[in-house]
Amino acid sequence: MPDQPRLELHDLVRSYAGRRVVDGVSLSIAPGQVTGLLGPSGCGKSTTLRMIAGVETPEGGRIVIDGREVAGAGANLPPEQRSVGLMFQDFALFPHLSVSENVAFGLKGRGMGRAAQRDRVMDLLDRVRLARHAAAYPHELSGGEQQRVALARALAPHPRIMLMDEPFSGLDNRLRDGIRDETLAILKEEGTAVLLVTHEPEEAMRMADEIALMRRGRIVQQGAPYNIYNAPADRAAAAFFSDVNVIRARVKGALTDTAFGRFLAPGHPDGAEIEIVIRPQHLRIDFDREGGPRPTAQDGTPARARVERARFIGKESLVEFRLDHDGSRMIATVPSVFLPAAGTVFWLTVRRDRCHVFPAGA
Ligand SMILES: Nc1ncnc2c1ncn2[C@@H]1O[C@H](COP(=O)(O)OP(=O)(O)OP(=O)(O)O)[C@@H](O)[C@H]1O
Repeated sequence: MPDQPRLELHDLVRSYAGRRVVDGVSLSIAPGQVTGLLGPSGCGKSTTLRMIAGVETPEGGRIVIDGREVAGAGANLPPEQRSVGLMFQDFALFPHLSVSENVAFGLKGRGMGRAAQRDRVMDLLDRVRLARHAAAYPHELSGGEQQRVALARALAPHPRIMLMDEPFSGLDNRLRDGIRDETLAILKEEGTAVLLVTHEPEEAMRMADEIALMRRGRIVQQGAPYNIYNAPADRAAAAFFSDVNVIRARVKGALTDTAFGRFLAPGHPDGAEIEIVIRPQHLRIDFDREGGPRPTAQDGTPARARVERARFIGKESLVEFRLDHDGSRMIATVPSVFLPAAGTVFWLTVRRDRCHVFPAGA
């Protein structure tokens, strides 16, 4: 059955001290797919992962691997029978075993002949580019190399599912991108389904085919990274990925007036307070010439604003403005170096197609 999900979670529940930290999580991952379980600290990501691994028992719901229930009302398989590979931040290689012995460790007791074991170990070490370090000990390797041994060790027994909990957070920035890409390439070659737990949106967007955004024990949105970024379910989902500007307004006749002209607010009742959310890169900045740019149907009305502060933050510049209209603060990001002096007047326009309208306080 090519379409059968590798991993299915159905309505998983788990509480600690009477508090539900995982509150009805459902999820499905296809073979070869990488799903990023993304959310703020304490939202229940690791608890979900531990239930899949089998080191924690769900109090409700079911876990199914390749069509077979491994946890639920009728089953509770021990971790070693679930065909799950694990990779954590503190991945602890065995210090007294060589690199190849570390990788071979996961193959013990699987009825594999010595030659077949050696072939599998050497094949994996080749693929993580560590074959020449096969006889070295973990303390002789760099952090990135140790991480690659941990990956080879976790993959050795051909797990159906790889569970990764912030596996790259112990590595320094420069190493991290390279190791992430390599790891992903190898996982894809192996066809393993991956659940990657992270609280870093960038890591999830870089690695995952699909992101499940988790908050307070629940999955609030799930989909391709592009869709989650560009069509957030609510204000908090938008704000999780970047700074956001929020314009508060009240609805009258499915419309609302703002410093940027009228916005449509279909579906929001008269008198309701709404929030218009826009990312900093979707503000357009124009110089203060001839009374500013003309309003257009697409972009609405420009609003006059003064620079409060501008900083260069690497790839882009971050400029903070105050709107003349009501003194509210807006931030814009501009590619490369753009550092206007405080007090300089500009006109800001919001890209209407990139604005998201939500009920206030949702
Ligand atoms: N064994 C435990 N006993 C009591 N409370 C726990 C236990 N494990 C987790 N919790 C609580 O459950 C909540 C969810 O924890 P969990 O580790 O799943 O979150 P997380 O999203 O993985 O967070 P982080 O990104 O910080 O690791 C937290 O409030 C945590 O304090």
